[in-house]
Amino acid sequence: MKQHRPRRILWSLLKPYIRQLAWPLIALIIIQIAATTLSLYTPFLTARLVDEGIAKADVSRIEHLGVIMLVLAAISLVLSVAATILGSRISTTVSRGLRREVYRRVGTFSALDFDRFGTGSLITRTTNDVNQVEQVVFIVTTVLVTAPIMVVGGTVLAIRVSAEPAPIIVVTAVLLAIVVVVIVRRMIPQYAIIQKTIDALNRVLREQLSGTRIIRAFGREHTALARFGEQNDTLARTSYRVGMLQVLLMTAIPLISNAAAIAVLGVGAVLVDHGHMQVGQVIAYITYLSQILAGVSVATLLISVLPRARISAERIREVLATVPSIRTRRDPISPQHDDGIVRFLRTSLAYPDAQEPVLTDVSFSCLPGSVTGILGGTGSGKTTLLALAARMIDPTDGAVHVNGLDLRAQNRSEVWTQMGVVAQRPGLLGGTIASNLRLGNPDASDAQLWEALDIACATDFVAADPAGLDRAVAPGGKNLSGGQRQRIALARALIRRPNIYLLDDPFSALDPGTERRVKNNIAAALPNATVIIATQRLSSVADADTIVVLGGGRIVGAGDADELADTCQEFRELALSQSRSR
Ligand SMILES: Nc1ncnc2c1ncn2[C@@H]1O[C@H](COP(=O)(O)OP(=O)(O)OP(=O)(O)O)[C@@H](O)[C@H]1O
Repeated sequence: MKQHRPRRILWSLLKPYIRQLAWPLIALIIIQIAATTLSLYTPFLTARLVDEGIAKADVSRIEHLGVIMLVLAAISLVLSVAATILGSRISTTVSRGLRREVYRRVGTFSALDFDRFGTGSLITRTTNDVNQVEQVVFIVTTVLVTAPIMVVGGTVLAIRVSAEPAPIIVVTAVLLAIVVVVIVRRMIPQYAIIQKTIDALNRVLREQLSGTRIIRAFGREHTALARFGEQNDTLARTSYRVGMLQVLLMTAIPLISNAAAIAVLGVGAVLVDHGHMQVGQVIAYITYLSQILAGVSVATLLISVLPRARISAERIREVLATVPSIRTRRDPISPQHDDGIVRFLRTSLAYPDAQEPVLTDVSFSCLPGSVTGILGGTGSGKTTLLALAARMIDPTDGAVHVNGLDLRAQNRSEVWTQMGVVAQRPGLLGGTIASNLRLGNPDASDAQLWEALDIACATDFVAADPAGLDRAVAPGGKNLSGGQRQRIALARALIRRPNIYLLDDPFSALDPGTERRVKNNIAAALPNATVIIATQRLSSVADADTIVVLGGGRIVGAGDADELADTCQEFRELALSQSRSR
């Protein structure tokens, strides 16, 4: 996306929708022109009603003009309703489109891109910021044509009635414009604070809702409340400040308008006295004045919401302009074969803004028909290594090859179809056991689901529930135990029967007996697969064909458990500390 100056960002965001909504927009403009012309014609009729009907006690004239005014008022009402409906349709179409664009773009983000914005901010941008833009589109579409016609047409018609009080109109309009600009300029910085505070509030709220149990367990409700309260207070304070400025605006506008009406009445009275104007014309003049000032007022309303929408547009554009840090090449290459070999070639990774690389110069291969254990203390880079193998992140140096080809050259979606992944946090979605398992393969039959559950030793607890595969799963799998969640995640990875398995601490919540049974099942069911298990528990990978030991971001040992016991100091220390703690 091109770089735009802040003022043009809103326009650049909306431009694509103008072509899409050309017809509703044209219809809206025509309706608005018709409605405004009618409303400008009404004071003219009022003047005639007073001067030709009431002043001369001509009842038939009063009736005649009264009926015309009634019909025009009815038509004007219908047109206004139609304009509002069209304006709503246009603004909601735009907001729906923007939400979809943001959602799609976020869907292409890598883990690092997510970290850059934070979930709370992405939610605010997709909802609140889009709403601000929707609001401004609604106001623009409903006043864009009306306001200038009312101001210009009203002024011309008023001058036609009498030129003498015209300076009052000019002075009032200029005064109004100055007051509005001064007040709105003070609002703009407050709007930026409001959007940022909503982000922060969302973040704090999400963190605290998902961590309620921990917060309670550690008796930290007060700290949590204080953090929430701080953001909540800032939001309330800033909104109050904006509210006060709005009150000032809403008071200043009628005050200036009424002062102008009184001035017109005064001048009008003198002119009527001297026979330069008729009473009806003074009434018409005041009506024109109120229409002109209404035009100025709606324009000011637009001016007061525009800055906030601009800030929101900039926040939406930031998301849309983010180039995902991981992308599939335009001309991805498919590997010649799918041997399932995963090879790290002098792979290094440093997270953005980190002082030290997490992994440095890591080289090893994981072969089909074998289990590779990645063993290391907490924070040693095991999860990062698996993320590299699944191309959730790209190495900062070196490469990762899968099926004999650099992952960066391949189509990511194609690579993923060949991988079964179990993340450290199993990540179950709200739905049922079956719907979670079918994420792995939407076409899997019930028999295939049970087969996968069998391998993951999950059949017992799923079958124990009368609903079986249709047992409800709460978002995050909150209604399941940690071990149950892990086994469902494992079964989900098995459903598609890929040839590469990336398992991040997949047995951490299982008792040793169940862990052994699951491992035996995997070995029997997947004799030709490439299985990589990252863990800090030696028992989980003690029987692996190869164990790669990580320490300080480098490989400090590789081999089977017996070889490592002889050659690797870190391995011996790990084994010793874990045998002691048992
Ligand atoms: N998204 C990230 N941004 C910045 N630093 C990160 C990110 N993810 C991980 N790290 C850092 O990288 C290091 C390795 O993390 P990683 O999760 O790979 O370790 P691990 O060996 O899997 O640890 P554990 O066994 O505790 O899960 C840690 O110091 C962590 O703070």
